[in-house]
Amino acid sequence: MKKGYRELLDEANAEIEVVSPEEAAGLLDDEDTIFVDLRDPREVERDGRVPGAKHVTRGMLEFWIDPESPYHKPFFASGKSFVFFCAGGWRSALATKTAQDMGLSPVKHILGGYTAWKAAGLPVDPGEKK
Ligand SMILES: O=S(=O)([O-])[S-]
Repeated sequence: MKKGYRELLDEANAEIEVVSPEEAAGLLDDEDTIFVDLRDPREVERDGRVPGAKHVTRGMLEFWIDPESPYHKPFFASGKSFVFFCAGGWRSALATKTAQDMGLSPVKHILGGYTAWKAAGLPVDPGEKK
């Protein structure tokens, strides 16, 4: 590997803002903060969701953020703050770095992701765990 996942994660985490699940939970009712769930649809269905979070597949992220893109989603141009998360904090680290590089600001991600969120007993809309 020219650059492995660990190096990519280290580089991303050195440049982005990381918050604990508890810190992020303090923003849940903040109307100026949008939570962005980057997990795959099957994970969301199975494991549940953070109430009010927008689901964005990582594959479409750049195209939803960029206002020039035909796939742009206006909530990304709302001027609000963004809290990204995935299941464990890896995908969200890379996605947050990409979003930040694109100019989305402010954006941060949740350390340990949805797994840590649930383990901390924070609010969830339950999934259909099979
Ligand atoms: O990307 S991940 O931390 O959810 S495996």
